[in-house]
Amino acid sequence: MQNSEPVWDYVDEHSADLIGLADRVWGMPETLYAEYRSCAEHTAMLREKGFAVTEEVAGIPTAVMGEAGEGGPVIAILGEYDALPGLSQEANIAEPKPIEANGPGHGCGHNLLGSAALLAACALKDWLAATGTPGRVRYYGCPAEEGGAAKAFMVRDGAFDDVDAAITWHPAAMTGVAKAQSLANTRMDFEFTGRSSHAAAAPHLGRSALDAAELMNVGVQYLREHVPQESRIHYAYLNAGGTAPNVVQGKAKTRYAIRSTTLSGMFDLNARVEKIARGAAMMTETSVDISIMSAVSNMLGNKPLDEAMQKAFEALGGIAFDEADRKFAAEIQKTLTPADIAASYRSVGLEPREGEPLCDYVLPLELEGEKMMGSTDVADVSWAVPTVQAHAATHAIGTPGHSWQIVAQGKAPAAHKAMTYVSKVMAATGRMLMEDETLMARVKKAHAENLAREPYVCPIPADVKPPLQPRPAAAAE
Ligand SMILES: Nc1ccc(C(=O)N[C@@H](CCC(=O)O)C(=O)O)cc1
Repeated sequence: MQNSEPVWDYVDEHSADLIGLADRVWGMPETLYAEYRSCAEHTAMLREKGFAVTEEVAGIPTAVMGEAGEGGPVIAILGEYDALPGLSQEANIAEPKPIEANGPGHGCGHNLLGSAALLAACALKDWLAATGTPGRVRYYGCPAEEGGAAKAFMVRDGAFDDVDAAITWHPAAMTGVAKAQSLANTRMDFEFTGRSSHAAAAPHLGRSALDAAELMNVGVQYLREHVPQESRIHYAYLNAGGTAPNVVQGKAKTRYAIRSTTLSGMFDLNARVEKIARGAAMMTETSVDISIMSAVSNMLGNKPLDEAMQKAFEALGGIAFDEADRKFAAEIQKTLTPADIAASYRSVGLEPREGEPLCDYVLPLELEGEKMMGSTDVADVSWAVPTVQAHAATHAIGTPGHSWQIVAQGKAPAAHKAMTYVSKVMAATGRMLMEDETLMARVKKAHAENLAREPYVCPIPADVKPPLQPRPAAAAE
C-alpha cells in the first residue's frame, strides 16, 4: 500500500523523460573524466526542465550543476554518469555478449544513478514552485566516481559550501537506506627510473626499474601482516618497462590503491607504503617519483537523515516488480553461483533465501549487514554536508558489482521501475528537510558532532588536480 506524498505525482510526470535519459546514457558509456556526451545529455535535460545551469563545476568540464527555487535550505541531489572500461555488454540478455570487444559499459549502473537523481530534483523543483515553499534544490552531475574522486575535488573547490544537506542513491540488489560505511582510499602512483642496458652483454651497467617495482610489491606483501585488519592495499602495473627480456628496464610504474576505515589510518598507511617504495629504490639504485592521482574519504553517517529517508521508504513500500521482471532476473541468476546470491543477503544481514530473483521489500533500518569494503567519493560530500544514500534494487539478487550482468540489466523494465521508485524516496526525503526545520536542526547537530570527533582533512594534496581528459573531437561543437 502506498501512502500519499505530495512530491510523488511530480516524479511520475517526469519519469518517462528521465528513463529516456538513463537509456541514452547507457548507450554512450564514457569513463573517468571523458563523460562529455553523457554530461551534455544531463545539461540539456536540466535546461529543458527549467533549471539554472552552471557548467564546468570546480573547473571539471564533465561536471554540471542545475538549481531551482528561492531562499530557504539548499538540498543537493547527487548524480553520476561514468561507466567502466572493458564491460561492454548487450542489454536484456542473460549471457555475456559485448557490443564492442573490450569497450566500456555501465557496469555500476551510473546511467540510472544520474537520471534518477535528476528526476528527484525535477519533482522537488515542481513541488517548491507549486507550494511556494522557500528552498532551493540542486542537481549535481558528478563525473569519474570510478577512481577519479570528482566529488572530492568538487568539495575541495567549495562546490558544496552553501549546501544544507545532500541526498543520493546507488543501484543495488537490495532496497533500503545505505549504511554509511566505506573505506578511505588513496590512489598513489610510483614511477621508478633506472638505467637501461643490454641484459646479457652489460647487465652490470643497468639499474632495473622493474626490479624496484617488484621489490616494492614484495615489501608491501610483508607489510600486510602489520596493518589494521580492515585495510586494503592493491596495485596494478601501468608500465612494466616493456616486452623485451634482453633489456634492463629503465622505467616502471605502478598504481596503488591504499584503503583504510579512517582518514588518519589511511594517511599512516600511505606513509608506510611510501617508505617501502623509497627502500626499493635505494636497494636497486633507481629513483622513484611518488604522486597521488586521486583520493576519497570514508563515509560519515547521519542518523536523523537515515531515519527520515527510512520513513520515505516505508511510506512507499517495496518496488512493484512484475512477473516479466522476475523472469528475466531469474535468468540472470542462472549465470551466478550460490555464493554470489548468498553474498547479497549476507551483505545486508539477511539469511540467504531461495526462489527470490528480485528484492521487492524494504530492509529495516536496524538490520546490521557486513561492512562495505569499497570506497566512494560520496564520502567527501558526507564530510562537507550531512549526506544520506539510498539503495534500490535495480538488478537480480546476487548480481556482482562491476559485471556484465549489471550492464545487461541496466535498461530493463525492472531497472526503470527501481529508478522511478528511488527518485520518489529521494524527493520525499528532500521535501521533509525543506518543510521540517526541527529535522534539519537535528541533522545539522549530528553532522557537527561527527566533525567534532575528527575534523575533515581533504585527502587530496593541494597541488593535485583532477586527471581531466580532453574533449574528444566527435563531441566538439
Ligand atoms: N555503492 C558503491 C559505491 C562505490 C563502489 C565502488 O566500487 N567504488 C570503487 C571506486 C572507489 C573510489 O572512488 O575510490 C572502488 O571501491 O574501488 C561500489 C558500490
